Amino acid sequence: MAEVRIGVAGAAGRMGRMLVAEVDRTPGARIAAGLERPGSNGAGSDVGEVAGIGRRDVAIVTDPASMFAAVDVAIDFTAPEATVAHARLAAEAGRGLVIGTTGLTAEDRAAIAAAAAGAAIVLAPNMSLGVNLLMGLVEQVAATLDPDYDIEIVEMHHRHKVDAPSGTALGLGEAAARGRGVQLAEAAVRSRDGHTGARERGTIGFATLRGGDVVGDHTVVFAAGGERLELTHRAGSREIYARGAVRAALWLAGRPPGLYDMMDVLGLRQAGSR
Ligand SMILES: NC(=O)C1=CN([C@@H]2O[C@H](COP(=O)(O)OP(=O)(O)OC[C@H]3O[C@@H](n4cnc5c(N)ncnc54)[C@H](OP(=O)(O)O)[C@@H]3O)[C@@H](O)[C@H]2O)C=CC1
Ligand SMILES: O=C(O)C1=N[C@H](C(=O)O)C[C@H](O)C1
Repeated sequence: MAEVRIGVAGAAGRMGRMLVAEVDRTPGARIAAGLERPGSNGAGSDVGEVAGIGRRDVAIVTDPASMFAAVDVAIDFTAPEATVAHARLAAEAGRGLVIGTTGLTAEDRAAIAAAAAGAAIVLAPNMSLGVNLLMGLVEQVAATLDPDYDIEIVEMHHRHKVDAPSGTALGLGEAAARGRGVQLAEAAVRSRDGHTGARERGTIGFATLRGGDVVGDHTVVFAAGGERLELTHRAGSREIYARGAVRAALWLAGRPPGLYDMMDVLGLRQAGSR
């Protein structure tokens, strides 16, 4: 089978550089394009040189349409506004798209879902196997325990992260809410400050920590009178996200249009759950 030609949007970013290196070492995949915005550090440079793996004779372009023209599937870890624009272009070009960008609004997600009518898109706030397994466990525990068990989600990331709570924390909140049979938008308490009053039964709380070079830690706490259950994932390297994203890109090649997630890619979806 021919190699899948993969493009990386945000090729000079923390994840972009990891992704280029991961594509390059993955059998069946070939790095075919990089994208940055005009004026960005990496624009015009060679993707391989920017990723620290040596020259690959593939330039980082600044025109997203030309990236899509050169690839079968693009991987996008950029910023919400760019990601929504790229999803529309993927639909116009009929190319696959793997989206790792977080901090998306409900409107952004709706725009991506609309684009998925014309393109096969994988959208997931966390591409690692461990976190996706954790999501399934959290849903199962939340379905088992009654609302006397208070659910709190704690996350910590590096000092450069711009969105909060993390996309993964919100995804874990969605999993907990699904398990409980409630809507996260109604149950979520995304921050606390000042005289908040006592905790309301059935709510799902979030706490955000930022500092240093922490790659990504997430803990879901189920706390009741007399006991506390804590489920934790700690990322030691961004490689786990890059590996998952490239796996998703290969999985997408040749798939029909639609909106998929990592549960689909990893074969973890339970019948009836989403
Ligand atoms: N789903 C997952 O598994 C993971 C998701 N993420 C998410 O991925 C995103 C990126 O994270 P990270 O790599 O740390 O961030 P960085 O800021 O290091 O990288 C983002 C890159 O995208 C570029 N970019 C921004 N806008 C555009 C545009 N319009 N066209 C092309 N390139 C653009 C940025 O350029 P410039 O600097 O010029 O703005 C930058 O080089 C975040 O939302 C993060 O939460 C991160 C890790 C794992
Ligand atoms: O910005 C990051 O670094 C990460 N972002 C994702 C998120 O918001 O959940 C995934 C991972 O935790 C790293």
